[in-house]
Amino acid sequence: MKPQESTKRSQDEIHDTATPQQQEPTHDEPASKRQRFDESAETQNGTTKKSPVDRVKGVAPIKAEYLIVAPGQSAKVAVPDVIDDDEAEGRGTIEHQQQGDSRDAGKGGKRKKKTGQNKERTFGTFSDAQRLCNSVAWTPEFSPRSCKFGERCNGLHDIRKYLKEGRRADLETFGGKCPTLEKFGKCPSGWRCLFVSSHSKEVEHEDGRKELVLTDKDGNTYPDDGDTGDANTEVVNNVEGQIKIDLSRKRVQFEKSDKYLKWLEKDTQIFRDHHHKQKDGGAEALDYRAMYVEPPFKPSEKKRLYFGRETPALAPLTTQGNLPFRRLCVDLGCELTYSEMAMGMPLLQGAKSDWTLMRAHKSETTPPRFNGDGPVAQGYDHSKDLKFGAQIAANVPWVAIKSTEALARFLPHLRLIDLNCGCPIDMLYKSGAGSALLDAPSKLERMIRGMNAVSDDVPITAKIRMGVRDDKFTAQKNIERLALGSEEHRDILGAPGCAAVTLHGRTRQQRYTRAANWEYIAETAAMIKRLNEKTDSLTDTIREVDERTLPNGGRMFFIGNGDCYSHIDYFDHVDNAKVDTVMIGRGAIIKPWIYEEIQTGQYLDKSATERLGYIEKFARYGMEAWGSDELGINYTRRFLLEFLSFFSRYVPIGLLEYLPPSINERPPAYKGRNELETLLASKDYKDWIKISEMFLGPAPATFSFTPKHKSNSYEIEAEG
Ligand SMILES: Cc1cc2nc3c(=O)[nH]c(=O)nc-3n(C[C@H](O)[C@H](O)[C@H](O)COP(=O)(O)O)c2cc1C
Repeated sequence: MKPQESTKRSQDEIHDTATPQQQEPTHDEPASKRQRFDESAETQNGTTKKSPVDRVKGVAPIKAEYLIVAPGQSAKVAVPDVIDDDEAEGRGTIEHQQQGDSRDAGKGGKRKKKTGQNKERTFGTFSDAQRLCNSVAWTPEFSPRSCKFGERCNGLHDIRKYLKEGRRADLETFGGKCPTLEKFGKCPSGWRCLFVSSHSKEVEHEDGRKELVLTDKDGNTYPDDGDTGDANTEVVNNVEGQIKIDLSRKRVQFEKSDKYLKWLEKDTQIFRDHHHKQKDGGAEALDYRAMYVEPPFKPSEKKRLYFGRETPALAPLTTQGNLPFRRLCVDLGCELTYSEMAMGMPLLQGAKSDWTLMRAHKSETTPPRFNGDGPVAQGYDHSKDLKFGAQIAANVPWVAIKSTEALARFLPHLRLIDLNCGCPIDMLYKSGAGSALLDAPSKLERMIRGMNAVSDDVPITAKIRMGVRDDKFTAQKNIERLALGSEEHRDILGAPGCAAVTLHGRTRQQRYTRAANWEYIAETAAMIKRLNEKTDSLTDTIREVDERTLPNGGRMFFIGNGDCYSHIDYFDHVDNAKVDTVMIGRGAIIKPWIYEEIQTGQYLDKSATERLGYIEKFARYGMEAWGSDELGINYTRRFLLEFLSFFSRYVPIGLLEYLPPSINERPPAYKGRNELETLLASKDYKDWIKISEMFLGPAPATFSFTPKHKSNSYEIEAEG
């Protein structure tokens, strides 16, 4: 049986048998405990079971009682527009600045011109009305540090004035108690914290003077020297400011890359000459082997990787895959995480915004689950493995190679470095990066080979699409090349060193108009299996091959990606398409508990209250990562709204007529089982702001938000 046939059949079996129970959730206990949608469950509460062919393509099958229709009218469901999620994959300069650099905004830094995909998206400004000078921001009132700007400083130095006029009043959410203080014992935002009254007091000295001081969780004054210490000890991969300055001033030496690139330039020239002569068909064609020069050094031995049935992954997600969101997913059972895509060039220029993307939460530094269900490479050390990997994009080999050396050198917590070869957005594509690499196989091989040469023990992986155009799938050819190397190179240089490939089952051209092509992914998995066997036999014949330099001892892992929206999809892909694991993108943003469903092997009908609990968690994690001052809180708000733009797409399974739910189906207008559920389904960003205010207090008047997706609306036609 062809793999896809088995995939399809199992889906159909599920359509035939699965019918959600129709209990109204009470809020006494978590819905996840109450309801289990058993695939063999029979129709309940008198709902007539329809065959799957009754499903309207692209439309979520909402039970009639939840549809919003005028009294006495029946609902005719219009097929809603497809949401183009490729739009969301982009990252423009402004977005970029917001996340990292804008902490510096207002410090005299020049604002960059708005360019890029998201140039029309701005988020307003959110800073205090008057800036508090850093020299007093964490100190007791009478012991300021010296201000390096002296008379010229335009920040406030009077804490009382700042508290009264420089900022808005404390927030009342979280019972007025600073969530960061509760967590870490002290608050890194100091006087700027919007919950500062919960960690400050006025003390009276013997001479009668009254002084404002900051306090820790136990009410003790701290710190006398104005040093808050690094209160948040849970964030790793913080790269020292000096390193970024050195990078920006080109003071960092890339010895390995420089040597390698010199060799690469020579080798590329020899290879080109050989290639052109060969094309001309002359008998005097240069023999590349005879001209070939050994690279200056061999790649270092790499850490072995493992991807298995028990390690569902979170996809790299620009904007959405931020640290607080990844942390939430890890809490819920996600085993492998990726940074948002960082750009190679800005990394080399020391840009804060891109280095910030490499920060990870300590929960991402623990080993992923490991049952050894999948094939385990010899030498895999589970105790040293971790969840977090970095993703970069680059358009030319030298940028990919140097930025890899920088990441491997400056980041202590990296599972792997993944090269983005799938990003569809014009800005990257036209520069030759992202999915453009799929049509430049020779360049792609040089990039991966070079990255592997300079990455020390950090494995290199690639994430690709099926191809650029719909009429030409190039993924399999590219994978073959990544596994073995070009014909000319493979038997003298060995394999390029790509430890794993992730395939998103779409082309660049396709956007999100059709479902991901799991048939092609399954075919590719079978091809990789054959390649791994071939690598094994090549290893025996390659001249002087250093076994230690082969990633995973010569085994390339294969991760499938596209449209995974439930444990049913997940296990179907692992068992039938035979991928090592599945990477989940939108499914995780829409329902982060998909990982819990995979772990428990059952549908979880989360109540609205439970879902609100995840929003609260995100808000807490956001404040911990970005601060509880005006800037940090509104960063958190902005990224929470980005999260809600997907989270609101979730249709509670208790409202569905049939299972499994599909990520490609959109609901007609519906109401939830209670007001909160209805609110959480709203596509109006003003409602998202309302939800954010439950935890982050009122949004400042200057705050604005434009959803990435132009339209989230859907229609319903009422017929009399
Ligand atoms: C909001 C958003 C941001 C994305 N950002 C990236 C990215 O930075 N790097 C990348 O390789 N893919 C990115 N992708 C693509 C996803 O990683 C994934 O390949 C795609 O969403 C298909 O998986 P899914 O069907 O599970 O969502 C992004 C997708 C979305 C929706």
